[in-house]
Amino acid sequence: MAFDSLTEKLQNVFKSLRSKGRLTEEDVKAALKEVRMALLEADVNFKVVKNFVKEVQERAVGQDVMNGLNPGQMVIKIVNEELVKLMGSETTEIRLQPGSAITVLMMAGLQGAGKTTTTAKLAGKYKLKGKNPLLVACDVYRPAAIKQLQINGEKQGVEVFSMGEKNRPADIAKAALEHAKKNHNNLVILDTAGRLHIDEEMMSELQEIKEAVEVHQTILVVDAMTGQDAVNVAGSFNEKIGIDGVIVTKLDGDTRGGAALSIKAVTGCPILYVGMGEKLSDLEQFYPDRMASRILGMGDVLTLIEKAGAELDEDKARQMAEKMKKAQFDFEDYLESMNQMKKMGGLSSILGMMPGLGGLGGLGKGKLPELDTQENEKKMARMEAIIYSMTVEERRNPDILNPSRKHRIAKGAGVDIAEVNRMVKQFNETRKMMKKLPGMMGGRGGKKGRFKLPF
Ligand SMILES: Nc1nc2c(ncn2[C@@H]2O[C@H](COP(=O)(O)OP(=O)(O)OP(=O)(O)O)[C@@H](O)[C@H]2O)c(=O)[nH]1
Repeated sequence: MAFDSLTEKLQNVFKSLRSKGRLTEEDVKAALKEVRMALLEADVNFKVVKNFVKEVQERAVGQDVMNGLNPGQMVIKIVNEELVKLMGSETTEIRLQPGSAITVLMMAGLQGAGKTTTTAKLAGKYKLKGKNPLLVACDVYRPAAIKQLQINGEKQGVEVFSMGEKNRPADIAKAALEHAKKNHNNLVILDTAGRLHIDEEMMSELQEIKEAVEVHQTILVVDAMTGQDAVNVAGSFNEKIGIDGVIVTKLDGDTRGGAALSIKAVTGCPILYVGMGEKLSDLEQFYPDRMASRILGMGDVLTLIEKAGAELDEDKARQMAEKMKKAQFDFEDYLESMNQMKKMGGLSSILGMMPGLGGLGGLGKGKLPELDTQENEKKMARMEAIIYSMTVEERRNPDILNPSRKHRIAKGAGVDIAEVNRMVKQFNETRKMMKKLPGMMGGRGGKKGRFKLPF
């Protein structure tokens, strides 16, 4: 998976910062040297790396440490923000024509980059959004490409327009547009022919198409596995025909991820989507902030810190964190934590921000079991009822609950006895687990005891 090695290296850098109480300029420099190495090894463009490190260094040294974050966390915060900036800050959408007007997208790219597959993937996405796409086979050099588009179009339930191999791509595009007008297609996606390398013929063919029909967005497809070549290809295409955005394919197979990190900075063109597999559903919108979180391997933990600081009763949070660390918390604390959780927007909102659990958009797919928020909120309400049916002593020490008390509690809470048993069992298991876990939260890091980063 992309960025795995970068993530690991960055986490090691941050771990070494954790042990420092205060950071000197030298500490920051040494850490950033490691960050620089890690980015270069991830195949990020060297100029991009140089600027990135310079920016982080200037900010890290010059800036006051924010209340509630220790200096190490501050560096992480800055690296995170700079990574987001590097990848374009905002999510860029493909710009569609307003209303029912036809939007024409032209897909470009080298042979094998994944153009034909991505064209069909995109069509599927926009069909789901209510568009009526028409795919156009403009690759007249490779009969297999036409067939491939037809097969994929069929899989997506999207019409494919083809005129075989005997016509010029520009004429095919023109005819396709006429067809789209008659058939009420409001999104026309032109799948053009790639070449092994950038050549004049390919570029003039794309130009001809642009002259023949009004292309609203030109989208370049590049293969992440080709690393810096992908960045150079994007630069050349942009220079020669002008591109509005890039789709980076095969990010699932690229362990380094340098292209995704460099493209925006080098070419000025935003990444629109990333291909994460061969299946037609494996196309994901590109979110710079989520990608940065993914690279740092910490979910939206900084958001969590900010949210925790703003919303929680900090003294209570500190006491709770201490108790959790020592695995001394009981059902009374459980009640308290449920109240705090409600203040912070509920369970799923918090889990979604925890590293490794969520906040990663599609990229975190598979890591977080689907959260059924409503179901969870209902479960929490039942748990609350069970705890309120216990005496204070029982809440403090659930081990004293005997079967007859559990029956009475179940009756009082209006739930099944099995639910009480399950809850007590889970509670004990959680307590055991907390004993083993390194403290996720703690009193360090701020005078009022905010949540602490897990490193
Ligand atoms: N793992 C993975 N494979 C992909 C992805 N996107 C495309 N592929 C595969 O890459 C190969 C090439 O894709 P095509 O769509 O044929 O490439 P193309 O750019 O249309 O190639 P030409 O028609 O020769 O210009 C195919 O085997 C695709 O299944 C992706 O995101 N991840």
